[in-house]
Amino acid sequence: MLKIEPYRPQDFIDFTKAANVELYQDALTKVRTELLGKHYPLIINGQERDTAEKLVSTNPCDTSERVGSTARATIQDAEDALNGAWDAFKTWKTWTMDARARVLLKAAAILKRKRLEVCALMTLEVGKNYAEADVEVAEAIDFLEYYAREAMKHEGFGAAETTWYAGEENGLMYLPLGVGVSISPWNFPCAIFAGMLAAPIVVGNCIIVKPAEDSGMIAGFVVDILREAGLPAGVVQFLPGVGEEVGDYLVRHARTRFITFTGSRNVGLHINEVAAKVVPGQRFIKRVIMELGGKDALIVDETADIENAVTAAIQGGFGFNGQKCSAMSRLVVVDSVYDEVVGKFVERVNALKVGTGEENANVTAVVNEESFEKIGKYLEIGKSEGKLLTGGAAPGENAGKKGYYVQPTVFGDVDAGARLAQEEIFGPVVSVLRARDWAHALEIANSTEYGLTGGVCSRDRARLEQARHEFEVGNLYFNRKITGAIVGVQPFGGYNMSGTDSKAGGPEYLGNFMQLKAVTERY
Ligand SMILES: NC(=O)c1ccc[n+]([C@@H]2O[C@H](COP(=O)([O-])OP(=O)(O)OC[C@H]3O[C@@H](n4cnc5c(N)ncnc54)[C@H](O)[C@@H]3O)[C@@H](O)[C@H]2O)c1
Ligand SMILES: N[C@@H](CCC=O)C(=O)O
Repeated sequence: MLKIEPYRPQDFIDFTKAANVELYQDALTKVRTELLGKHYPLIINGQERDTAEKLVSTNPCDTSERVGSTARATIQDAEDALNGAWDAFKTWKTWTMDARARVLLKAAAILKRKRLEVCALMTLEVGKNYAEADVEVAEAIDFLEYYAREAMKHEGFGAAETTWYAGEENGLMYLPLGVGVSISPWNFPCAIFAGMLAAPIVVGNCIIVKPAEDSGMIAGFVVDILREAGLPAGVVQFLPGVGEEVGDYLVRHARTRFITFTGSRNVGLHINEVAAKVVPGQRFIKRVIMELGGKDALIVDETADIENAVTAAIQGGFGFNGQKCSAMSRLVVVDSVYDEVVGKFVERVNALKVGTGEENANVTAVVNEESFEKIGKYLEIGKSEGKLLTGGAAPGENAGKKGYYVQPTVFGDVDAGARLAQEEIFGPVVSVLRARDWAHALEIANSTEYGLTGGVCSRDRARLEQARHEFEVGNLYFNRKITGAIVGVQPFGGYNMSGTDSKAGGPEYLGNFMQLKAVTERY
């Protein structure tokens, strides 16, 4: 095991300091000068490969601006990537955990040096403001550092357990699975993309990475860092493409050993169903790791620190425009403090600055036209399901804007069974629900099919202890926002329809990508 300092999460950059704002703006200038319009080809077996068709990245905050492009993989490219990865696996699986960990540690060091550059690219490609981008790149660095250290705990024979019994030596070994595919979302295009490849490869697997169509450039940037860090050819096959095409092809393929997917509920359930079907030539049960959507609730009871609760609601509800699986899309308030909480909350929502990521606005444009239209439909649904307290401008009312801007919106007195309280909207839209009392609030919070994040603002210790056991979410927070899990501190993942609870950034996560072998020798 390498002698390195213990894992510690990255600190975040403080953008209340003018000097840091200036550094970020310098990075934006650098990215505009050096990366704007860049094209990222496929990387298969270490070789660049271009395609006839391309996937274009557009700035959501200014849709007239083309940020860059990636190749658009074909089925043949996917087939070549899969075969090449299995070839690379023959050697990569023989590397020690330490040796593989060094690649991740080197990549983390490079990413640290390029931190603001990646942030600036993220601002342009998906519209994140400074803090949201920086927190995410910090998380990507953390994933690399954390998984490198965790992997080294699983080295060699007996790493899991060695016992002597009846004159026999018995040991457990951790082994990689083989070749998998990682299909990732656009909303954490650096951290989740990096984490979903780093964990499988550091324990000896090879992987085909299929980033989201809206964030291929950032993915290409990360893959370039891995190559600079010395990752051998074929261990990571970079395959930007259309999910329904090459993603689907690889999910169904007989030689795909595992699938790690992060994305929407419906796509995830489809993949889970298709992956379960055994196809000719398949000799294993595909392992599927899923992290899906959420409809996350923050409860505020009558004992809460109201100012703190409102701050938690603003941060959790509108961070990155609510485009987080962890976002607080439901605010559940006990009746006796409902008017006070909602009044303060709406006041704070109205103070949110709407603008571009470059302007470092609180709320920027949502990622693409499809999302923009989908949210617009929910705004109309909301007007019949609740009381519009602020925002709610239909997309047409934002005409003349350069990007996909949705006004921060709050609907009050939404019924727990309403579509607005059950379905993931994935935008700057919060539903406020009125609870009779604490017990009713907890019942409401648990009333969706999801189980990702949740929170309670209360000073009643007994209630917090009850929530610890009865609030059905994978990540539960008390008296703070319900987003922003830190790698190695708050392992992230939910259950029910939010996923298979893989707990990214936790000590159990690498286990998703390994299998155990028991070996016994009689002396
Ligand atoms: N639980 C988590 O940790 C987590 C984290 C981030 C995002 N998410 C969820 O992801 C969603 C937003 O991301 P998105 O819009 O990229 O999700 P999405 O499901 O639309 O796409 C995710 C990925 O799946 C691919 N894909 C789409 N259809 C496919 C198919 N038929 N076969 C194979 N691949 C296919 C896409 O190309 C993309 O790479 C939200 O629902 C959010 O809650 C969850
Ligand atoms: N891990 C992130 C959410 C990722 C999903 O979009 C958080 O904890 O806020």
